Amino acid sequence: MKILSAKQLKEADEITMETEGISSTRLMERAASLVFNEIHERLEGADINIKIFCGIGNNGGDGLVVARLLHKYGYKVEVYVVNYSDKRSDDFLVNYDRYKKESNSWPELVKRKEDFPEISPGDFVVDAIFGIGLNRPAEGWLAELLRHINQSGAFCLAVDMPSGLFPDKVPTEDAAVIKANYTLTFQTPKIVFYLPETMGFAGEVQILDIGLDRSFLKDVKPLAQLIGKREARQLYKPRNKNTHKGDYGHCLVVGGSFGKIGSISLSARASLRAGAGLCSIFSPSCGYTILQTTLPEAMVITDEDANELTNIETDLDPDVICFGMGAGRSANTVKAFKTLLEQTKSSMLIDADGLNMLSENKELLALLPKNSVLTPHPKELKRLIGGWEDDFDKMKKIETFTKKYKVILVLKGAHSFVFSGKHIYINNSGNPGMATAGSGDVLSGIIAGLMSQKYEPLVAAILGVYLHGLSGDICAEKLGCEAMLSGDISDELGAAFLALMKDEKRG
Ligand SMILES: NC(=O)C1=CN([C@@H]2O[C@H](COP(=O)(O)OP(=O)(O)OC[C@H]3O[C@@H](n4cnc5c(N)ncnc54)[C@H](O)[C@@H]3O)[C@@H](O)[C@H]2O)[C@@H](O)CC1
Ligand SMILES: Nc1ncnc2c1ncn2[C@@H]1O[C@H](COP(=O)(O)OP(=O)(O)O)[C@@H](O)[C@H]1O
Ligand SMILES: [K+]
Repeated sequence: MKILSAKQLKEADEITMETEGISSTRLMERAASLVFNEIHERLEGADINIKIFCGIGNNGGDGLVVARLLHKYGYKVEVYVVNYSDKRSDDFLVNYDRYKKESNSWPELVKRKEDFPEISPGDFVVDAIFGIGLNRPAEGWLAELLRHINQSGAFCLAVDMPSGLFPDKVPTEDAAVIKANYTLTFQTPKIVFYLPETMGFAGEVQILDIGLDRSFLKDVKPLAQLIGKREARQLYKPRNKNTHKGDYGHCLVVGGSFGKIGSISLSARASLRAGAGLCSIFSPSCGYTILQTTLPEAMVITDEDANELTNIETDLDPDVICFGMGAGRSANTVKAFKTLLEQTKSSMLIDADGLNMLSENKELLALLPKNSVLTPHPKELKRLIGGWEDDFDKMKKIETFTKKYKVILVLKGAHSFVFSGKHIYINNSGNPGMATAGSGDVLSGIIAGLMSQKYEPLVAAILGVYLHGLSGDICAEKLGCEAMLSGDISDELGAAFLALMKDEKRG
């Protein structure tokens, strides 16, 4: 699903009104009615106090439509107009009058601190103060109101965006921003819902299709793509019957050092679970017995050194080399890595210490085969590209880096981002149970396993990240977040492939 900027969304609104010949008031009614439906479906007429805070722009207009409909269905609604300026939008005014007329009541005006209502933890708050129109931080009593709502402990549902959160900028640390439990957002998700610095404000996000112009949405170049099941499924290539293991490629996993052989075992196992036809592992010789015992499906070749990689020589011709997990970064290993980079004809995936060696020996970056996949977590990224001001600056710097070295970069996190140099893909599967030792090793194995099956490196990265998260979600359902191990994530890959292709039950 495309993620658009506020500007593009406003353009989509305009084009929709023009092509459908509908007014902005009608469009607002359509959008806000969907918000009402979602609330009504969940509350089922519950006898609770609903407090709706409406700004004086179109987000406030949405809030007034929701208020009117809730009132009509017999809910206990109190409406507060947050009067931060006199410039009320036309559609706000239309809906302000309709609310007053149909409910036979006047919303309360909030103009200063003394006007703040008491909010109990049992209340249900609807935040319709600011949407995508926020263009400066909330200040003075307005900022205090946002904090007052946050401190109430009440459940807070944000309409379109949590108020105080910019659609395209990170707020300063002391800025007042609504911390919503749930956000119902219009048409497309906003990028700030997925960035580490801002994702905490939106809570759970649900996207409402308000029917904006299809052809505009199809043609517009997005800020990023959100990868869910529908998108991932389109990338999957089913197998032909008339094939053999050679058709699914040979994955060579290279890494490990004394005490860290488990990491390559995890990656190798994941590459086979992801479908690699063959898997070989190259490790220091201390890994031999461990690997042959823990993973009989893989072939093992060892370095002449017992404890670290010193000379990565094989007569294999693998389709992909998955390099770096547990490798350490001794001078000998750096030398061996350099020679491997100079000589290899295979595609490469670089993870963990492989990335750290690149950071400490920047001249190696120029040796990376084109379209190599790099899979840093944020600390490894910092070593690789240097620091950044905020998440937007970080994305720009990654874009420059991927273009310069012609690589694909997977930035791991609660939502992992895949950067191709041209586009950004944001993963929407996974859960905090995946924050467990070795989870990244499993990811590198999955992506390499897909690359060995001749998925394009970019496709392998996007699909691999999605499947890794989906396996994690299946694990979390069975074991809970605390108990799951990274090996469990690997072992649920089969269930993840099956779930990927299974249709959801309708209704
Ligand atoms: N046809 C449309 O344009 C539709 C718009 N919709 C709603 O409209 C919203 C956008 O509405 P608006 O563009 O009116 O913007 P908002 O309602 O988000 O904000 C209202 C106005 O407040 C002012 N403002 C911004 N930051 C401020 C601050 N810190 N302190 C004081 N004033 C500030 C700005 O001038 C801004 O235009 C969307 O988020 C969505 O909820 C929906 O009804 C769908 C259709
Ligand atoms: N809260 C979370 N939600 C979803 N995925 C997560 C979360 N925390 C971690 N992950 C995923 O788990 C993996 C952790 O990788 P990494 O930090 O390299 O772990 P390790 O070094 O232990 O292998 C990444 O793929 C990351 O996206
Ligand atoms: K809002």
